[in-house]
Amino acid sequence: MSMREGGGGGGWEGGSKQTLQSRGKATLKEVSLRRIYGLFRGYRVQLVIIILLALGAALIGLIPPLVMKEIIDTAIPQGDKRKLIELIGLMVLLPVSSGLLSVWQNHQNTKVGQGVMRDLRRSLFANLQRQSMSFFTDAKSGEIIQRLTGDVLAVQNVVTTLVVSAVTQGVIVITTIVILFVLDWRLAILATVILPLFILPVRKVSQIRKRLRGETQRVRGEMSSQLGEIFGVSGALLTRIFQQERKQEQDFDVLNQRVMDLELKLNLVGRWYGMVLGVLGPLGTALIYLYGGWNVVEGSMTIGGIVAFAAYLGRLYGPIGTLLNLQVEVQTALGVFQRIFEYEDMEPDVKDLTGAKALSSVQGQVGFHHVSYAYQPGQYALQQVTFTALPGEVVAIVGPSGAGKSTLIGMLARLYDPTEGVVTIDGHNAASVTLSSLREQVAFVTQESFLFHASVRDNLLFAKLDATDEELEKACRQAYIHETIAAMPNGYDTMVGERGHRLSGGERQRLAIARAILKNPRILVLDEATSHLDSESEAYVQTALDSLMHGRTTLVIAHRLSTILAADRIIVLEAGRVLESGRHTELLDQDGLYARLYRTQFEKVALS
Ligand SMILES: Nc1ncnc2c1ncn2[C@@H]1O[C@H](COP(=O)(O)OP(=O)(O)OP(=O)(O)O)[C@@H](O)[C@H]1O
Repeated sequence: MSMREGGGGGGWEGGSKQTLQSRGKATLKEVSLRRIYGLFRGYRVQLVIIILLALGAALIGLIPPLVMKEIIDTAIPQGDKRKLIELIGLMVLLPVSSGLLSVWQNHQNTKVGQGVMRDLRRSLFANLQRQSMSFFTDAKSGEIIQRLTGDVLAVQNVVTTLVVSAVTQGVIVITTIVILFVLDWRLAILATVILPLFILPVRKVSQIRKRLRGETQRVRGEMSSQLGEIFGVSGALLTRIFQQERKQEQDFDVLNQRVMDLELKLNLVGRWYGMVLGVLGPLGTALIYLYGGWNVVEGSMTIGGIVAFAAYLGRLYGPIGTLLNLQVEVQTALGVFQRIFEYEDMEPDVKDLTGAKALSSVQGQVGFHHVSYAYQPGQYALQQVTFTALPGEVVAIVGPSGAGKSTLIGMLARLYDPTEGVVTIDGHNAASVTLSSLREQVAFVTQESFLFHASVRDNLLFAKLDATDEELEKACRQAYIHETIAAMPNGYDTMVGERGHRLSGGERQRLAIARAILKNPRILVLDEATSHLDSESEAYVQTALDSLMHGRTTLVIAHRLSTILAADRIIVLEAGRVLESGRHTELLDQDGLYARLYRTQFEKVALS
């Protein structure tokens, strides 16, 4: 399959038009609450349990101030030691029981949060797997990872802050206010009058914090992108060759410092907010003691009454702050969901049409009929390309750099669909058969063969999961790589480094050829290496390729003289158009672009 073989080589960059369109559509889409609710649908029972537990803990929390009032107003003045001990026992038991409820509730919270996150990661992953290559050439890998991990992580917060806070803090605030009014309505009014003093700073602060948090997320995303590039094998290689370690350190320092500055700011704003609350809280309590104390002196209130009142008041300000923050939290959460849904909704620009049929028992005839392709509207990389390859034929594609060779071969596995025209396999329009059945029939061997950081065996099995050891060995022998693998320290279980950098270029290519042999497709797409392997290695690769091409239709971006000489047809591309086509001798006779290319490129190769 092309995706399996698709490497970091030159030309797999896909188009961006449809990806951008689908992204645009998703951004405009309202984040529907129904959809968010849908994510939690499977967890309704747990959510009800969470809410009940939270309510239980909140209600239990209301009792201690009343117990204090009883101790101060009844048990102590009456000298009732038994009652005193009972009430003290209650004071100890209550926090224990509400603590136990909280532990249970917390566990349920995490379970729901983690469950929703797992579901989201699964569905995002599945949708990313459906995307065509254009999406990956457009997107930064750091951003994809950030959405799959960072954004999804923020969902946990939605369960804890939104669902649980809204319910528990709401209940605490309402019940506390009712109790305050029951205890003493005049004091209750006094307490509510100073509430606006809290509301204003809380709103301001949470807006600033929201902005700072968004900025921090963005900078962190940038940082992970940068790290991924710099410490990827290719990035690391480039850095060392051009000796740009200092520059990269400086670039990294800029982002690193910004993360620090933002976190400091975020923390400082939080501290100021804490300080304001810290000052206002005692201020409220002081006012209550002033007014309440006055009433006690005048005999219209009991001491226990004021103590209980002040204790309730302490329980009021915190939850009100949280509730006020809720609006900002809701907005942040909606933003997070919007980003997640955007990825969930993204439609790949290459996909199965409704009613697409599977391609079965392919002979291997390939046809390009007036195929044009534009990465950007109006900018054609291919124009009106027409040719046919009969089953078993070898078609060589030659042309100067940027002529559209990679774009052309990519169409065969539908890495992108033609903007105009049709690609056919055995006469069937490739765009209207199922992608999986089409890709089943096509294998790619590219210049830069990608290998996963896994064992040689696992890399081979990627082409055919159920291949037996005998099949693997047979394919590797045919690709002239078995002896090399067998001589490795752990044979087929030897780990290859990321992108296969522990293997030589020729070995990597032969492993990729073995993979294509295992896949056993009818159609083969080759991008011959331009880099010069040493002649022994080159000879091995060539023999391996010959054995792979045998009996299959092959489209090859040719760089070797032997390939173009053996080709049944040579397609000469320039600026996206087929300029000439025919066999080697016919084209030489025409004395056009091919003859020029031959003299400058291939003849030289032949002589060297
Ligand atoms: N993802 C992309 N977005 C926009 N334009 C692209 C993209 N990929 C390729 N192109 C453009 O399309 C044209 C054809 O590119 P293509 O990679 O098919 O050429 P090529 O013949 O394979 O070149 P080379 O031999 O240098 O690999 C070039 O002009 C290139 O700049």
